[in-house]
Amino acid sequence: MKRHVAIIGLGLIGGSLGLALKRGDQDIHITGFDRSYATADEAYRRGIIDTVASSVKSACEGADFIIFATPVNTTVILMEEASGWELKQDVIITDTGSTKNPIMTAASCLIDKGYTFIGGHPMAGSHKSGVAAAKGHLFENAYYILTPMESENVEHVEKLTNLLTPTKGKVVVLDASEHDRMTAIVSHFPHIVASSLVGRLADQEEGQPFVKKLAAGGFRDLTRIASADPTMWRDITIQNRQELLEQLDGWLLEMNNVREMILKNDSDQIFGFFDNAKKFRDRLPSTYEGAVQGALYMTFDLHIDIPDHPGVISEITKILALEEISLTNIRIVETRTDVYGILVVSFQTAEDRKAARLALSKATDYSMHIL
Ligand SMILES: NC(=O)C1=CN([C@@H]2O[C@H](COP(=O)(O)OP(=O)(O)OC[C@H]3O[C@@H](n4cnc5c(N)ncnc54)[C@H](O)[C@@H]3O)[C@@H](O)[C@H]2O)C=CC1
Ligand SMILES: O=C(O)C(=O)Cc1ccc(O)cc1
Repeated sequence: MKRHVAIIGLGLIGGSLGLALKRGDQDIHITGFDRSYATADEAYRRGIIDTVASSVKSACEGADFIIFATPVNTTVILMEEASGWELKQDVIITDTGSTKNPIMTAASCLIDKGYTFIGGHPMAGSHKSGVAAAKGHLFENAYYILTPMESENVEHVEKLTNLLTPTKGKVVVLDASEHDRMTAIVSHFPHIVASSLVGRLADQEEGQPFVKKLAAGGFRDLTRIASADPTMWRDITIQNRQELLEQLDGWLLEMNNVREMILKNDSDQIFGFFDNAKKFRDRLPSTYEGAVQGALYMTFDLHIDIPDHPGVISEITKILALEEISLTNIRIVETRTDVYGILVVSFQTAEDRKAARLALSKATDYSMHIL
């Protein structure tokens, strides 16, 4: 039986969901709407959606599933509007927002009308936004969190889980408050720290313009997420305000402790600070070999110790091309005469990275690392 799916917001997440749902063998018709006609048109041309709707309302009426993939403050407004429309009585409405408590509260207007709303959050994404960055494999091996109302019928959760099967995400059911606390820790607060670090660099650039040139390697890696869409992060910060204030209080205490530690100049304590962090981080699940990816572990990087001589990069890309392994990015972290440079090659999936490592280990004796 054909299922009609409406996707509202055809950017990175809505576009990637459209592509992912179409990969399965289910008979699905996707109607899309985006406030930007150019985006909806591109989604149609790329085969992400089957029909471009002329309004949110016309996309939603007649749909068996409605997915809101808009910035979270917009989703709240659109859900309130949707509660006034004549939707299919057995429709399942969901969203993809990075926050869940305010969305679940706003969904009560849909519940009051007898509609089913199940909160959703695919824990995968990128600092890039927009339909151009959409990829069908974005959610593979990532947690896909669902936050049904406590009273929700399990059959509805199963129906939605079934629709999401082609995403190859790992569906996990969580309570909305629990979700907002955990995402504040691993995603929302780190984002604020990344943006603050960039802000500190900008503030101190004046009078020492060269400092920007030194901000390569670690600084760039640590602050990659600060390049994400400010509208999206403004909305997330406003919606998860309470949890973020708690994280911030903890961070201020932590920074005070760090300050004390440095003032005391106690080398054992300083060592312990870095050693504890290293040990804990080294035990975090990685994306390697099928582990489930977390929100902050999105790129499948392979670090290769290469000698600093001309032609080495083309040697590597040639080996990968012969094996038909596509890479998404390639960069040199450090390269100086007479020492090994570190080449970082990024792949779309853990499988591509594994295949690349195998091919390169057969063809070269360069050592390789996954951090
Ligand atoms: N970017 C990421 O890495 C992740 C984002 N999310 C969540 O998914 C949602 C979408 O995020 P992205 O796809 O990254 O954003 P995006 O900016 O790539 O896409 C959002 C789309 O919504 C459209 N839009 C905005 N207002 C609209 C309206 N009133 N009616 C119709 N369309 C409208 C925009 O034109 C845009 O195409 C957000 O709620 C975000 O919190 C969830 C997981 C990861
Ligand atoms: O780019 C990254 O590493 C991210 O952390 C992407 C991301 C952004 C928002 C989410 O709610 C989930 C994932």
